[in-house]
Amino acid sequence: MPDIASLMLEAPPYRLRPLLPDDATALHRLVNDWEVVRMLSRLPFPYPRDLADEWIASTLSLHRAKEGCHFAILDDQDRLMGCVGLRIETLPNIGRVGILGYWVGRPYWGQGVASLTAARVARWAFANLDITRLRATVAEDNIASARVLGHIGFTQIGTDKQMFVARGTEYPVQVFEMTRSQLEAPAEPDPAASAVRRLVLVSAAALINNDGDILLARRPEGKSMAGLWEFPGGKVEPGETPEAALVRELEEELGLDVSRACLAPFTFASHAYSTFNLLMPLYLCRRWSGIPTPREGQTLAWVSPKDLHTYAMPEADLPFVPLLQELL
Ligand SMILES: Nc1nc2c([nH]c(=O)n2[C@H]2C[C@H](O)[C@@H](COP(=O)(O)OP(=O)(O)OP(=O)(O)O)O2)c(=O)[nH]1
Ligand SMILES: [Mg+2]
Repeated sequence: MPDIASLMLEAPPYRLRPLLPDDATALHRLVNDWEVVRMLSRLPFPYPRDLADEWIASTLSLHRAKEGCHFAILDDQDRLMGCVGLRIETLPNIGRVGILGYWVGRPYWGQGVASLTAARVARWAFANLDITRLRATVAEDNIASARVLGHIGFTQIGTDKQMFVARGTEYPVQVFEMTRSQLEAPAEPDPAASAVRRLVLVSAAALINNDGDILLARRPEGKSMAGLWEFPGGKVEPGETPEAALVRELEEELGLDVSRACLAPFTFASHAYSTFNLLMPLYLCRRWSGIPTPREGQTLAWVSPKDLHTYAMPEADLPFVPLLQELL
C-alpha cells in the first residue's frame, strides 16, 4: 500500500487524502446528523465528539497494517465534505475483498460527490491493492447510495440484515459487488460488439535475468486491466513489424536497449476479450542493455517462475505460466 504521507488522489473538482487528526472537528460537525448517521450501520446517534478522534486514529492504524485506506473528501477550498474508503477482508473461497464505504455531509448532497469519489477510489484500489473484488452494503431505504453503486458498476448480489446502532435495530441491507472487469465494461455490453470484435496485435517479452527470474510489470491506474501483472510490450503500430514494435516498447516503457536479434519467438496468445481479440506473440529475451526502469507508472517485479501464478494476470496470459515454468 502506498505511503500515507504521499497518498493523494485527484477526483476533479475534489481531492482525496488520508484522514488526519485535525479533521476531527469538521468531521464531527458533518457526521453528527441523523440523516447521515442512520445510513451508517456502526455509528451511534448522537455521535460523540471523541468518537471522531478514535475513528481517525483507527483509520491510520488500518492503513499502517495495510488493511485498508480511508480518505477525506475535500472541496476546492480544502473543506471536508465527507469520507470514502475501504477496508480489506479475506473471505473464504473468494480471497481479498475491499469493503467500500462512504458518506457525504448534508450540505454537499445532490452534487454527485459520492459517485465521483467512490468511483475514483474503486479505480485506485483495483490498480494498487491486491483485491479480487469490491463489496458494499446499503440499507434498504438508502436509495441514493444504491444508485451511486449502480452508477459506478456494482451489481446487487443479495440481501442481508445488519445492526444499525443509531436505529437501535437490525435492518435489511442490499449487498453489492464489483469485479475488475465490471469496473471497465459498460453495464450493458453492445451486442454488436462481439460480431465486429477487432483484432489487436500486441508484442510482449519475457525478459529473463541471470537468476532465471522473469520481469513482470503491473499495469497502472488509467490503463485497461489496471492492477494486473503483464509482460512488458505493447500494440504493434501500422507498418511496424512485431519485433520492431517490441524493441520500441521496451525502450519507451522500461528504458531498455534491446536488439531485434535477441528476441526469440516463444509462443503466442489468441484471446477473445469482450471488446477485442488479442493476438500476442511472446518473445524470450535474455540480453539487453540498461536497467529496467518503470517509465509509465508501472510497478516492476522480478518473479521466479514457480511464483508466477501468485501474480494476478490478464486472462490471455494464463497459458504462458505453465509454459514458462516448464522452460525455466
Ligand atoms: N503488454 C502486454 N499487454 C497485454 C498482456 N496481456 C494482455 O492481455 N495484454 C493486453 C492489454 C492491452 O489491452 C493490450 C496492450 O495494450 P497496452 O495498453 O499495453 O498498449 P501499449 O503499451 O501500446 O500502450 P498504449 O500506448 O496503447 O497505452 O494487450 C501482456 O502480457 N503484456
Ligand atoms: Mg504496454
